[in-house]
Amino acid sequence: MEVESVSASEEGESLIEAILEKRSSEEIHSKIKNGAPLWYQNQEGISALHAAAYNEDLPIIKVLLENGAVWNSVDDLGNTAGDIALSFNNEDCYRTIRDAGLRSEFFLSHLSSKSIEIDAPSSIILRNEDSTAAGSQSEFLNSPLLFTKDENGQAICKVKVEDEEIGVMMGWEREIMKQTVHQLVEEHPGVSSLKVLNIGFGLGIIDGFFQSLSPPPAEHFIIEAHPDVLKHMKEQGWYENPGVTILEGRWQDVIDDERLLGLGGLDIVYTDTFSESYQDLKEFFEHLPDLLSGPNARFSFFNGLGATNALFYDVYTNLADLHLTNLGMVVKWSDVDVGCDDGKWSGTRKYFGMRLYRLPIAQMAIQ
Ligand SMILES: C[S@@+](CC[C@H](N)C(=O)[O-])C[C@H]1O[C@@H](n2cnc3c(N)ncnc32)[C@H](O)[C@@H]1O
Repeated sequence: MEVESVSASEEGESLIEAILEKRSSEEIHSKIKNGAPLWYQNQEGISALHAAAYNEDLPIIKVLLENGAVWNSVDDLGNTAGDIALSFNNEDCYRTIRDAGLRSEFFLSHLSSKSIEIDAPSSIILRNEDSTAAGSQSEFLNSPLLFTKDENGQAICKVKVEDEEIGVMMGWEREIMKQTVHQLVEEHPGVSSLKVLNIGFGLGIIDGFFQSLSPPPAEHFIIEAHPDVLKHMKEQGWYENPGVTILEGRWQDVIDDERLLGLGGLDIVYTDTFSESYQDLKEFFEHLPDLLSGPNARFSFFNGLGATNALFYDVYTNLADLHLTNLGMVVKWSDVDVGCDDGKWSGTRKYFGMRLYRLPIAQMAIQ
């Protein structure tokens, strides 16, 4: 066994070296054909795919991916091969790696929705090792939340995870929520009597924007699961707001509530939950054809998964687009500049590292 892993690491090193030294493609192909391990990462975390990305060598990138190279392995600096291609502005190399990731995640997500057991530790959407309140719903729903303001006066709702504080919702997302509402209602033919559903109250930012529309929605449903958020909503008088109905519980448990289904279709649906995975979001997408009133209805969601890494964010964004398209929807994407001021995290875990937030607006395609 030991002998085997020594030779695997020797072969892995030798392949990386051959790529970095730009040896002949025959030599590199022969090493791959002879079984050099493509998963191997050297002491700096560099894999053969990273090496090919450093060389901007598109043919070798393609051969590596076709032979099973891991598209999302991260080196010691936190970079994937895709990030390296992006840093060289090499669109072809970047897209080739991104599309391989997208195909792989799409396929794995399909298998997982069919409850087929798969062992794919390299999948970003299937990896669910986080059993803390940040990654486990039951843990989150049993953890106390703190509604407070940071030193800059920014409102925060946070949860403590072991020794770390994580923002469930933070005031800096206000611009995203504002732009989302703007695009959800802009020139909407039903704007004078909207039927709106929002999932996840958090700090109530998006619900506040919906309520300040003129006129406010005729029907405004909010689904919220966390007992501390529900208590906060009561204290703030949300239960008494005319036209507002609060459905207490997880969306998974209340999405079939008669009060919602009895409306005959919603004009606007938004979802932004916490401690849920991409698979949960995809499961929510599947309810949309039943929830939306028709082709004029609009849907958006907080597009934040994978947003600590440019490649992962791009893969998640495109994966969501593919899954919504498969449901017969068309998605328009626009960018919201959220800046890169690290002060906005106020000591909490940074969960969004991109300068540009990619805002989705989806509608059922007209048949
Ligand atoms: C990020 S916050 C939403 C922030 C909100 N968009 C705003 O503008 O303030 C997420 C909210 O979703 C709630 N939540 C998490 N999982 C949920 C679920 N499965 N069903 C309903 N609500 C959920 C959390 O308790 C939290 O209040």
